[in-house]
Amino acid sequence: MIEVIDLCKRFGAVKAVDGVGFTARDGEITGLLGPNGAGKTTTLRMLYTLMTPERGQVRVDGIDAARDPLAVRRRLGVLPDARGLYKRLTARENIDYFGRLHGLDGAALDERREALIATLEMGEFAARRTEGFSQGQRVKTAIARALVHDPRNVILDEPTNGLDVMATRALRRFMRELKDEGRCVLFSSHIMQEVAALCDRIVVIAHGRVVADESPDALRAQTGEANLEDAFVRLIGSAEGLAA
Ligand SMILES: Nc1ncnc2c1ncn2[C@@H]1O[C@H](COP(=O)(O)OP(=O)(O)OP(=O)(O)O)[C@@H](O)[C@H]1O
Repeated sequence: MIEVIDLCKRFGAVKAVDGVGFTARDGEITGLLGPNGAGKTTTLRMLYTLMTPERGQVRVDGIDAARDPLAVRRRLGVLPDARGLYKRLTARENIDYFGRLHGLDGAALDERREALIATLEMGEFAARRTEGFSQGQRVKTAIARALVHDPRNVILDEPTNGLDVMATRALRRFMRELKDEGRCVLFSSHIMQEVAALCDRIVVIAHGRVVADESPDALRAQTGEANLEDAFVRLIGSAEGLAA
């Protein structure tokens, strides 16, 4: 479980995150939805301890990220916005490198790596250096690397960015599997349809603030709109973020 309480972060005059709070529960997919520049990536960066909040608190499985960032990192699997693969290493080597950083080796690492390669259908390219990988191949490798230590909580920053329809569908299936395993899955997106298709809970963020935090059905009911698309437009005050 990930709990975020009153997070704030400024960059000069820009209030990127201005009092964001929400809870992402185990066995659920929570979507952080907002238009470009809303503050999603900045929120997630504070969550996975890459950036220090000016104010507020992050708790992962009850552990305060400011007090024990290492314990929090062990409980998190993160797909960051910059996928950040080592291009001279193969996909397998990228996964192994992270596995070793988490203290895995030998048969345990082999088993976990190969299970992820099978689930994410990476067999065809797992032995290739990641330099020159397509977007989909890069995302899959980065996700496998993020999950090698079997974390209970999974954070994905715009995971389907740049993926084609087939790759997007495969990734959505994979996220549902993570949820069915009882994990807490939190992902960001600026595409309303994507969030509506996947999420148990939608946290809508605009101008650094949470403007709604509901189930898709409750969001429709709350805004009095027949469909989510209209509800989203009303909440953020523009049609930005609606997929074509
Ligand atoms: N390192 C930084 N330095 C200065 N400004 C920043 C920095 N990071 C983010 N910002 C600003 O903070 C605001 C929120 O940015 P953020 O990247 O969190 O938005 P986002 O919701 O993830 O957007 P997108 O969907 O475009 O990725 C924007 O106005 C952005 O320009």
